[in-house]
Amino acid sequence: MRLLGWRNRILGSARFQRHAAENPLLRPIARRRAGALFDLVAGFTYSQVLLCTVESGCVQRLGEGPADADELARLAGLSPDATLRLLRAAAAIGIVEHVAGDWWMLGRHGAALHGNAGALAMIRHHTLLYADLADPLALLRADRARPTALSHFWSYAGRAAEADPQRAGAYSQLMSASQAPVAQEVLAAYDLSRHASLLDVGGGQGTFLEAVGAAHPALRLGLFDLPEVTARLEAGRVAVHPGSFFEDALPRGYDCISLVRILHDHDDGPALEILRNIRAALEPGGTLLIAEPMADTPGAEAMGDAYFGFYLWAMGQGRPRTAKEIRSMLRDAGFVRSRRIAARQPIITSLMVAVA
Ligand SMILES: C[S@@+](CC[C@H](N)C(=O)[O-])C[C@H]1O[C@@H](n2cnc3c(N)ncnc32)[C@H](O)[C@@H]1O
Repeated sequence: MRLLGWRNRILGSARFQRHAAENPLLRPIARRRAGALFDLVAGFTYSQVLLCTVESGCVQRLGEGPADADELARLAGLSPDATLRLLRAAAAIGIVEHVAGDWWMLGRHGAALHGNAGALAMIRHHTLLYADLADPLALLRADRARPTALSHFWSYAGRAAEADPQRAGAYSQLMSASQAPVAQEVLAAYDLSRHASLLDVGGGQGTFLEAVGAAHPALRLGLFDLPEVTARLEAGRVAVHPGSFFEDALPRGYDCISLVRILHDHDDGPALEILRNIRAALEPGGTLLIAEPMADTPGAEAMGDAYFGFYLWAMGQGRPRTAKEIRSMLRDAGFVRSRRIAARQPIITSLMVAVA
């Protein structure tokens, strides 16, 4: 602690900052640190620029090829001045690129985003999060006791959770749109062919199981979710089990159960209840596969505690957990062993395998 205090006094001193800026060896580091700090200060503005490029249709249009500023202005319903302000801002953060004259193309980030339906859906969805974060200190002070835009959207969240097919449809669609990269990560990291059957708990619209089924045609598949969600599913290869993991026993007879982006949605008590329910449904030796973004993930720390920490607080329940915290809960739920397995893109998901 004393060492950190000393470091912070040095970094905060105007004399040291002047010295770092003047010293040719320290200057590149000083510039990088100043840039990173500026990005923290300005991050909300960058996100709003990004939102404008998506909501106006510019990203989608430029995904089809170059366009001139007049066409983009018509599409966005903006004056020439406002369009130019937006395009230059978007170019500065890598969403678009100025090519020549009045012509624009996608930039590096824009090109990656254009084909990513899940990211585009999340950018639009974030308008709810930003509404809840308009006064972030008030949100913290409310201690999750007040309804929020996000608790309304996730109808199973918050104190007055009640069945609402329309809201369940909206969140299920968002989850389905952002599921493909998660399924890819899971399939690349864990070989499901060692199992005969898989039950996806909180499986939503079945998008994860669709990807699993395509990769493992012999696997018997089941999906468990709230009745208002499973009512939207069509009959097919997947056995559908409506119910609540807080009120109903999970179906038995599956040798593997998956929990994809579920556990972090729940506070510790309810999360432990879900794990105990799963443990009771598995025979000894059965497997639980947990896939979700985790806190304290090396290289993706901000995604865990800063993004998901605040997102889930605004939603009214849940928290991102470290792998160590999840392993400790698994032990408490009666699993005999667990291990984290490496994912290629931990910013999308981390993975944990537990044995009953
Ligand atoms: C964040 S979504 C994740 C959906 C899906 N696993 C995915 O990754 O796309 C959480 C899911 O848990 C389901 N869920 C919430 N509370 C539940 C409960 N008490 N019992 C069963 N499912 C529940 C929701 O309906 C929703 O489909």
